[in-house]
Amino acid sequence: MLTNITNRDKKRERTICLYIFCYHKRKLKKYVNKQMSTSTTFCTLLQPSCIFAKNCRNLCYKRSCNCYSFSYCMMAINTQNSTFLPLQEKVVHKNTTARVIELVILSLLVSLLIYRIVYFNDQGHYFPWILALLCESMFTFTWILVMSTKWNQCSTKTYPERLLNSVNESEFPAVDVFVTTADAILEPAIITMNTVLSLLAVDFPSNKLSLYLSDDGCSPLTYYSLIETIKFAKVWVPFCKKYNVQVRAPFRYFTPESTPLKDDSLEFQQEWKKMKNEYGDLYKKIEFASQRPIPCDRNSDFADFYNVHRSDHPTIIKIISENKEGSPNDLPHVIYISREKSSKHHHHYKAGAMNVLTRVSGVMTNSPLMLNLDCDMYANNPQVFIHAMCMFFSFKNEEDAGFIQFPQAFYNGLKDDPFGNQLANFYYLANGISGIQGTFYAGSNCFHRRKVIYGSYPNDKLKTDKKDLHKIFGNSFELQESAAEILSSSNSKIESQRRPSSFIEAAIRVAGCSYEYGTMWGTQVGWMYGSTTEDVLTGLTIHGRGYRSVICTPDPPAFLGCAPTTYTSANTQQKRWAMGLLEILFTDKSPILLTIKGNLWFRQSLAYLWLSSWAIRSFFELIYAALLSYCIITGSHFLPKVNEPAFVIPGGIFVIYNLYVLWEFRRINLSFRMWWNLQRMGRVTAMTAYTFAFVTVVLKLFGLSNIVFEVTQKGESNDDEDTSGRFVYDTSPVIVPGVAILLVSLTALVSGMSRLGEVGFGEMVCSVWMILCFWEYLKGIFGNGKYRIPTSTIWKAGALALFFVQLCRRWS
Ligand SMILES: O=c1ccn([C@@H]2O[C@H](COP(=O)(O)OP(=O)(O)O[C@H]3O[C@H](CO)[C@@H](O)[C@H](O)[C@H]3O)[C@@H](O)[C@H]2O)c(=O)[nH]1
Ligand SMILES: [Mn+2]
Repeated sequence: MLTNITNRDKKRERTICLYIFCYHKRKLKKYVNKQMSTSTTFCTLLQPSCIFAKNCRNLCYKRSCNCYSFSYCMMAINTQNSTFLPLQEKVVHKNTTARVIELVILSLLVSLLIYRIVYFNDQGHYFPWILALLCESMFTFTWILVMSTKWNQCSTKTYPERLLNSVNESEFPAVDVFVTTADAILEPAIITMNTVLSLLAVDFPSNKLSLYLSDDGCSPLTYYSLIETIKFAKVWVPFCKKYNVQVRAPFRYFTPESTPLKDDSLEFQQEWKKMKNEYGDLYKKIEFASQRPIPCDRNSDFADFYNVHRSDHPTIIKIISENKEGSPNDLPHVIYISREKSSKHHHHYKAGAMNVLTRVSGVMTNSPLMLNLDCDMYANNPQVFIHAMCMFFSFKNEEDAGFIQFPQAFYNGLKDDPFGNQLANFYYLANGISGIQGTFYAGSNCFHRRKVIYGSYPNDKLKTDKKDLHKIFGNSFELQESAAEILSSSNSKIESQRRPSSFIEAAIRVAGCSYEYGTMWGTQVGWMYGSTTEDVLTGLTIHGRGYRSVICTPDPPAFLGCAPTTYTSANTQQKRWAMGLLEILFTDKSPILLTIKGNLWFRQSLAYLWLSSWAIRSFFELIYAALLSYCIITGSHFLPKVNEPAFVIPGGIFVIYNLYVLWEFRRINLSFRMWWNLQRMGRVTAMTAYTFAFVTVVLKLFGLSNIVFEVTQKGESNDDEDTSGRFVYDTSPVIVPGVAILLVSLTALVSGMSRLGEVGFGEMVCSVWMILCFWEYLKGIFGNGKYRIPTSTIWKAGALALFFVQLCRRWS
């Protein structure tokens, strides 16, 4: 790419690196401004041999300083020569105000702990005092984790328009794209098919693209829909490319209101109408097929689906489309896979599906890069592959970009996020972790290097003996061969010239449900088993080997998916996440172990610790909330009284923290309403879904419970318009603790009202705040029809609440 580097350049580059190495930040800036062209643009110069470069990189990482953009042995150049322009840049965000406020909050939290210890003997309520100390220690610890994670804010910017100036399209590495679906009802086929269409139509040479659809539902409907979709894709993809359509998922492109613009050419208008009709036909076909069982006659194409049960059937692999000539203008390879399932073998949910996809594609196309997507995550930006290539080509050192993650964003987000599940508040955490070892793997929208997924360590050339490959990858000869190829060669060299159809038998073998026995799939290679958030666990393992990761945030957003739109499905998802994240702490890949034994950075480990402790923290939140009511009911107290000077400590934390979060929200243009919703749902979810997750994981550790991956509903719920964003409840026990704590708080408040002189002011205020947070539940208790919390739930919660109140009375 950077061919015309002269010796003088090289020398200069060394000088700079030496300079960075010796003098660091401020002086360097001066030097750059003085010596280099005024347009101080830097390019990533690839001189791995340069020892100064290496040292300087390490230094920059350690300090996470502003000279971050020099991390790759940088060199200042003139903007005129675009060959030398960087393909991506790290942008460091200034963060001083936030840091100051965070430190203030931290010092208040620490003061509170000190207050508890110093005044321990001077008050008469030892029991609440100790509990409070415990909870507050936990909150302080959490705050330290959050602060450490958010401390260095940065993001990256990619320049796709520069890519083709420095890299020839023929040098692009091939990419295997994986889409997973598991249930044709919860995940309507039309949504999955739109994801497929958007991917087939991206701006990328199609002979370097292969698409694999994994169907854990073993549904003939999905297979049928895929066949029909590929027929449509033959006209849709050329249309998108010819007119440079921006949104290439037809269901988002053809909204009922959309029409071509008047000043579009006549030809375009005609083709547009034709395309809209064709998509309409496809939609109707799939809709029609979904309403009745698909006949799977023994001698039809659907024979493989004859009499299958989704959890007990042989492997089905079908090649729907094959680009035989390897032409960049044909459709990519499209392959349908439904892996073997049997009740005797654990299938490991999505992680299992991903490993089958990895192996099947390893045998069939063996592309060095893999992109994986949930079935609802369509490519919203047709240039996403180009953005990914910018990252790929600018990080020549694999260690620096173990995987390339695009953020999870949603197209159907309800206004102001009433259920608090759209992850908008992750903005600062995501930017913070980018400033450490790199973003978490989020399960979808991520480009992985096959080599890294195969368990390689940074910079290690194939150390494994070829004879040992079967112990790692299993006894498929084809897979061993292809894995050896990946592990030994440099990434972009591998060209996918294979024809999938010649490897069907080998592929069926590696998709079998007993294939993994005695191999390292799920423990050392592939997607990791042992947690329902296999994504975070897998990313953690990669970071643990010393890789960094990068986040790429193009505009418009790269991929968009469905966020749950009902309260119950949002709850299911939150519960599954909290469970899976907590499970991670109890695996042999827990962040603490990986820092001690592996190469996980210390602060990265703190970030993982924050993430995996959601459920534990919720337990402490629940205790704290119960403590409030306990104190009011029994007339004791654990917060300082208003007339005590120490009152400013909790008061200060409460006010400053809430204002701080509100300020953060306003800075990224989120509404006041959104802030309130997220802060209130933070409390509600902690005391419902997360508490439930905590209990489930504890039970699992004692072998008393099983954890399953419950798939979330995609697409619009069937309900009518006016339920949108409103709380509709089912009989699931998840919300029982939430309702119980609300009832307890109400009881406490009422009993406190009658004895205002006796009870603490702080406790009363907090109780009122709690009730405001649970306002929706309060409406649910008195609501009507589907907006009412089921009576059985209220009874259960009532019994719990009564029990608690009686306990309080007895202990007081
Ligand atoms: O047995 C299974 C279960 C699920 N899936 C697929 O897994 C994906 C994610 O499932 P979903 O119900 O959408 O879960 P979410 O909570 O929305 O997913 C987020 O959280 C998951 C667990 O952390 C990650 O795997 C996902 O990538 C991430 O988007 C979907 O494509 C499913 O089809 C399977 O293939 N097989
Ligand atoms: Mn999802």
